[in-house]
Amino acid sequence: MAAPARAAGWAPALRAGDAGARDAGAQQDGLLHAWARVRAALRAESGDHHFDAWLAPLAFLGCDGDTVRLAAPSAFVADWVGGHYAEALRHHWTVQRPGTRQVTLTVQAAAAHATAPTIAATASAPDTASPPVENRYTFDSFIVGKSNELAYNAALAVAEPGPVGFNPLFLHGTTGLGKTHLMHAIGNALHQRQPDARITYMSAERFMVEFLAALRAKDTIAFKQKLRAVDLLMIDDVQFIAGKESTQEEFFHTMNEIISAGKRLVITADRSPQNLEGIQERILSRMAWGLVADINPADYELRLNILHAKLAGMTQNVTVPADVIEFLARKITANVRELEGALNRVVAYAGLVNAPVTLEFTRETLADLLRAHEKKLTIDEIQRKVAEHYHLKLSDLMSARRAREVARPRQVAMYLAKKLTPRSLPEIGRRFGGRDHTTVMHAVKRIEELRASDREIDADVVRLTRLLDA
Ligand SMILES: Nc1ncnc2c1ncn2[C@@H]1O[C@H](COP(=O)(O)OP(=O)(O)OP(=O)(O)O)[C@@H](O)[C@H]1O
Repeated sequence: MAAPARAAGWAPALRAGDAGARDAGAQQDGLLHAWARVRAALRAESGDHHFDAWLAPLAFLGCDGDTVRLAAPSAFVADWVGGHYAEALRHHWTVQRPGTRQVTLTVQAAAAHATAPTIAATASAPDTASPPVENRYTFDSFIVGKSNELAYNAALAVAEPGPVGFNPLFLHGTTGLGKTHLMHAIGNALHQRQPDARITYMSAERFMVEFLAALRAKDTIAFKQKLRAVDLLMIDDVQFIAGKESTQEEFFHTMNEIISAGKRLVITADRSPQNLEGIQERILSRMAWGLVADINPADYELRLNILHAKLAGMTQNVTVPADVIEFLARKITANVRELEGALNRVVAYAGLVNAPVTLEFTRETLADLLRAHEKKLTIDEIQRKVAEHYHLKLSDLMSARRAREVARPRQVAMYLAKKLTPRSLPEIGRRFGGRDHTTVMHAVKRIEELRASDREIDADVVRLTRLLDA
């Protein structure tokens, strides 16, 4: 079977490089359907967010006897999946294919093996000795703005060879703002500069799981040695060990050993050390000794720059006009992962249905996402903005006057009220001086026609929509 391409987050279930699979026989078809069902069950169980981040990139390689073979695009993903989903994967495969005893996870070399960093994947993946470079997560592909420049510069410094002026680096910020990206960028850059550097990335949860397993097996020495023999240790999501006393004990000693040996330590969390509850004071103060850098939500300019960069890196041949990029940057504000996902979805869908990407198309494609972000736009606001735009009095819009200079803006306002609010036609009619719903219907139809034939009206509608931030 052909080596699977890395599946993007939005890729349909059986999409990932399945040229070989399409040609294969019925048995292979059955396995691919089983894989699709496993994926569906995992998505339902873990939620879209986690599924898209970690499970969607997995590719199905095949089955050998009682073993199902999967591939992850990077050691990062393999580690995370190994730590969080190994049991769920085995369970769902056993349901779909009762003879299954184990599921193995290989890091699939997508490109140049020669430059692969030895980022130690701590998943029980059999073939992670030589993982590929994770192309996406580098300093070059990280777009810098005011909200993340401290974190970015600090991360760059950690990746420099020689002594670092601070240790550890503690990165914090809410979900999807680039903490993992920066960690991976450090790993990649350090490897470039110092190919023999030993680099370990681990989620705090994985740290706990491995530590407890070592405790049970009465073999904590090997665990300690493995972690302390690295040049760079990166621990993700440290908030996870809150309240876990014995794990914190071990974590504290690991931190101390790494720092006093002059090795690099990078820690991330979803909040600052002073807001981390349930973490021992001595760990918090150790963390605060180093550099604490926050990543804040990206501002509009940074969101625009990120979208342009993501677009430039896409392989699909789809044109995304500037007004769509601006619309996405205005609408999706809290989380870069979601912003990127929205762009991916629009581009993927346009390619699938062979349609040009327009604002209208984008709104439709992202309707569910946009609803979640919607601020409640009122008919009052629309009327105010339209009156202002056409230099009319608000009362003119409500009046019975039929002169074109009043009637047309009124129709535009009704049209916008229908398109941008969930209000019904009768309700909109009532709010425009007690008009009938058929009047509103006519207005909507008329403006739709005019938008196609009259550039000035169309530009008015676009401008007003933007002013209304809708
Ligand atoms: N400044 C940026 N430039 C380019 N891409 C970014 C930037 N910030 C975030 N991203 C992208 O957003 C996505 C989410 O980032 P990442 O996984 O690093 O977030 P995180 O902060 O680690 O989130 P979580 O806490 O949920 O793990 C990634 O695809 C990443 O490449």
